[in-house]
Amino acid sequence: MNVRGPIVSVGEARTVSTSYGERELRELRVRPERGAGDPVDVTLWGDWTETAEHAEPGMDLLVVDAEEDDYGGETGYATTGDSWVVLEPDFLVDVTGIRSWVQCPRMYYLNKLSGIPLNYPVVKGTVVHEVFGDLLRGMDLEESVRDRVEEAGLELGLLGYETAEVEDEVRRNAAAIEGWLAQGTLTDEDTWRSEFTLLSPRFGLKGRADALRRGTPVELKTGKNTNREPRFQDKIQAACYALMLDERGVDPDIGTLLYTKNTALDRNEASGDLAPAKEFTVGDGLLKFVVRERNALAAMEWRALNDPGERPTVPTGHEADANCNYCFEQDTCMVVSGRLDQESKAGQVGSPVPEEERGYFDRFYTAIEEERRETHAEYRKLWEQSPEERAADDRALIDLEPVSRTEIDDNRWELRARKPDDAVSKLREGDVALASDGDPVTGHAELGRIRELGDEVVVETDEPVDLRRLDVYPSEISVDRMLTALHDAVLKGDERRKDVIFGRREPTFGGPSDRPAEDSGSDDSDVPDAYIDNNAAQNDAVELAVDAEDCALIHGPPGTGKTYTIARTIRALVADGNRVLLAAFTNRAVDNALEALRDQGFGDVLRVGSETGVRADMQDVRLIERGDPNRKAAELRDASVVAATTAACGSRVMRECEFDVALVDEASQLTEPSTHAAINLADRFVLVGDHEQLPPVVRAENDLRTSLFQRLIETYPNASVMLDRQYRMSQRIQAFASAEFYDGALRPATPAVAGQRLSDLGVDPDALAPELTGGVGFVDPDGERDGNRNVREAERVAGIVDAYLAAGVDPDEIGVIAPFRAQVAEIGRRTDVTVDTVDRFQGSSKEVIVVSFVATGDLDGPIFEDHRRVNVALTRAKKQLTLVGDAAALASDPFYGRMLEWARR
Ligand SMILES: Nc1ncnc2c1ncn2[C@@H]1O[C@H](COP(=O)(O)OP(=O)(O)OP(=O)(O)O)[C@@H](O)[C@H]1O
Repeated sequence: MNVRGPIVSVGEARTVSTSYGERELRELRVRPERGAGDPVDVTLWGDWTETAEHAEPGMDLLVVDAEEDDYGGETGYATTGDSWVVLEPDFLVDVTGIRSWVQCPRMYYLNKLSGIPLNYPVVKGTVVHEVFGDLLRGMDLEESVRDRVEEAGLELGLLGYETAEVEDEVRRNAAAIEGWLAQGTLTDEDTWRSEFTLLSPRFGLKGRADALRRGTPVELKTGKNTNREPRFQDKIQAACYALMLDERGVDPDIGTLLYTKNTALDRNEASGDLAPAKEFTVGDGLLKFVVRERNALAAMEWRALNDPGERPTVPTGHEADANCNYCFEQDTCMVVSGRLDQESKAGQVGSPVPEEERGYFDRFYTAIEEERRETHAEYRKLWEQSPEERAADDRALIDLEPVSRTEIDDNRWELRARKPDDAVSKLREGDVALASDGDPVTGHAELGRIRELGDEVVVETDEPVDLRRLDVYPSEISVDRMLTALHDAVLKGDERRKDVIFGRREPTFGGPSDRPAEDSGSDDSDVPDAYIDNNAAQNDAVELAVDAEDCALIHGPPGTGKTYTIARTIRALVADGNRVLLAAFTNRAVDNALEALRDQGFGDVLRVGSETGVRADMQDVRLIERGDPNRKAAELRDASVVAATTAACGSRVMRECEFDVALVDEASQLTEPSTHAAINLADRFVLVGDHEQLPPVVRAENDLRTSLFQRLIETYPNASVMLDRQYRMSQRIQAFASAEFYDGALRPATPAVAGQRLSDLGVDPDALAPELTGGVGFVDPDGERDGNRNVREAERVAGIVDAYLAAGVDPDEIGVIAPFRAQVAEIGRRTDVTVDTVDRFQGSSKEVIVVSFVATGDLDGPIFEDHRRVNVALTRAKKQLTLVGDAAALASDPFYGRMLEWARR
């Protein structure tokens, strides 16, 4: 049986004599049934006592296959020869993490901090892995090598490599794979799978195996190994996959490591075993060792968040008996230790960064690790929730009916499936999701990108799957990138920028005399007096950004021309000879800014992003990574404006780029570390946002919830300009938001904006009920909230939409906003116009907006606590805003009470 629950206390190690001789044991007191049961003693025997050394009260313990032992009348449990002991099983460790942890725990930590940098071994390794996959799928070697090297063109170019030399090296590496595949040890019955995504609820592991052959793991290493045995850390990696396969009921008794560089070695010079493929027996002892190491890692991570020490626990390297002198990471290790004043086995070099920076690093390190836990909780839902629960939670599309599986270019597969009529979810086109045959954990699952989400679901994957279910895949990439950005900001950050960020110096601005005329070379009469001549605040914003010697903050309430101002600013910066990075939280904002630039006649831009992420009309300026290395690298290096999401700014390619100015839109929606990812790349930065609208989207309640934009604008109001003229809403609509959120400073930009009304759309207002006209109206449908939906209200909202349609409003010009996805679905079933949550509406607008509040009785729930969300909902409409809700519930709160009064006026 299995015992699982929080540890109450940890006993001392003891040695007792048994019929098997002297044996070590350690008793833990645990609350079984995940804490619901009365405490029981659990005895860990033998090697598992090592795990007990890491255990602390409060940690979660799982003992698989424990036996009951009645001792002194009290029921207890003990490990047997078949048992597994797992600490903190909910903490999901990546297999590559275990591998580096086993080499040296500090190496695991350092890898986490610095991410995967762009270097030749990494790029070559990726190419060889791709070729490996191609060969398994039956592709011709030459064709695959050429194709995959071309695909890596940009990265190779940035590293200064030429196609021919890389092809040559990859070819020699691939020969090992080909030779091995042809060896005859493989027959037609060998079932092969490449890139297999594995998740382990039991052992708290996740990862992607390079390949499985007859159910046993095969790992590819692009290095050499002339010993007969695989390297220890490589075995560990294969053993992790074996463990996860074991959990699925497969019993992999061997593991294979394929050292592709072995075939590239010169036989005369090298001695030893040059065979690339090295098999090893996956014994029970090795598997248990892997679990114990994972336990040590998970315990360290637990302590990082739960130890009340002054600083988060990080590995020092003393945990391992590795020899620092032989370590490739020694220098990095010593620098990190020195700069952050951390204890480490390798020692420290350099002087520590100032105390406030170390404090900042520690605080955000903890916050990011907390966010990682929340991400793990999302993974857990993959197995803790039933398919129906997941679907109801909008996290999965289930009951899909496979239609076809077609092999497309690049050896990828296009999977099509029919979707049940009313199925809705958080998934969006362009998202990476987990496509599975029905069970993403124990069944066959592949990561793929969603191409279409209509009546048919279309997903692209590396391997074919019977597409029966599609799940949100909670990637850790944003957490990983936040950590890397934090590391880069504090340890490698420019001192000038850090002075401002850490509050040591006010940002400075050059005077107008420092500003070169925009169109130098022409005579004075051609030089514009102003960047923007019809909007003083916008003009001030451009000047501020151009004059900034450190940073400028542009505060843009709804519809105030942020995008327009951004485009004008970029043009001015480029005219002054700057190379500019344009970044934003969403792809949509990046593309909108590019569109505004185009509208203003500026087209010299390069868009970095995936094909699915970038809007169709911007594909022509998208950077294609495939191609001739030199040309590709030059494209990126020479572009005067490079545009990408802040997430992409953390990629290994973008981390190699340098800019004069980074201009970041939607900065109020970014965490501090995510903002660093963009501004780390430039000398100066301009942040554009509105901290009165949506805050950063994070799961954990911590410092990540406040954006750098907000912190800086509060610290340095003099470095900011607020755009105060809005081009969207009628006077009547904007009044409430202006008074509540912008001290009454927000005004319509022109009389035409102020005076716009429904009748401008050719609609006869008399054909509509009075509460649906007049700019702002309120309707109480007398509904009842049931969970996160209110059916009666949904019906009423759909009725209101129909009334607007009947009166002649274009369906594209009506939007419905509801606070919960359940209500969005409820309304969506009854109408064809766009219905979505506030978060999805930020940054867009419609002529007519209907808002459904859902709540009846009291206003509980986070939606109602954060007034910034309401600000967004109330500022999307241009001509008519109709609020639908329970008047009594709304009136019970002063803020909503004022809103009601305004709407009913
Ligand atoms: N100075 C200006 N003169 C004329 N039109 C302007 C000016 N500034 C902005 N506009 C127009 O106002 C509209 C809204 O501008 P924009 O899209 O830049 O707003 P935004 O602040 O980015 O909106 P959001 O709140 O959705 O982010 C656009 O149609 C834009 O062309």
